[in-house]
Order: sequence, then structure tokens, then C-alpha cells
Amino acid sequence: MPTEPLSQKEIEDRLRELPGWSLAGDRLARTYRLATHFAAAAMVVHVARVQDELNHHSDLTLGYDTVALAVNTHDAGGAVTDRDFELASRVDAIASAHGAS
Ligand SMILES: C[C@H](O)[C@H](O)[C@H]1CNC2=NC(N)=NC(=O)C2=N1
Repeated sequence: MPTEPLSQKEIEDRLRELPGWSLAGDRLARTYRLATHFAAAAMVVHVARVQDELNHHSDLTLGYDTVALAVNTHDAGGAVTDRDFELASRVDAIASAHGAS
């Protein structure tokens, strides 16, 4: 997976395909809401498994009934790259199974 920094336009174009995700500072970010605290904790475990599979890790925050992610690519000096969008897409793909919105 390439780790070249994406341009602002590329980021904006790609974000249109990921409703709910945004650029927060220099990181892709999304907060999911879950039905219960335990459901949120279970999603954190699943996201961690995906992140280890991809070898790409977000700052992952468990709230009362939320799971928040913020990610950029350390190997690219903190730029946003394809690897960040791959992670965002993979998390979106599992979110509905967790009842996350
Ligand atoms: C050595 C290890 O493969 C690297 O540090 C991986 C781990 N997880 C990572 N996560 C993120 N967000 N960016 C990286 O560049 C990165 N690199």
C-alpha cells in the first residue's frame, strides 16, 4: 500500500465516499455511536483486530457509548495516505454489524 501523502483535493474527494468521516487537523476522524457501553467496547476490540491485520493503527477512544478514531500515517511524517482511507473503509464495513451509527 503506497504511503505517499495525498493532496487536499484527493482527501476531499475520497471523504465524499466515507460519510461521517472528516479531516480533523491532520488526521482522518470519525466518531461512532453504539447502543451501549459494552457494545462500544466490543467494537473497539474488533477495530483493534482490523488495525493489527492492516498494520495501521488509529488513536482509538472508547467513550460511554462512542468509539472515536483519528488516524494519519506515521511512516509518511503524519500525512494522510491511502493506508488511512483503507483503515477507514474497513472500519466502516464492520460498523453496521456492531449497530454503530
Ligand atoms: C513498524 C510498523 O510496521 C509501523 O510502525 C506501522 C504500525 N502502525 C502504523 N500506524 C499508523 N497510523 N501509521 C503508520 O505509519 C504505522 N506504521
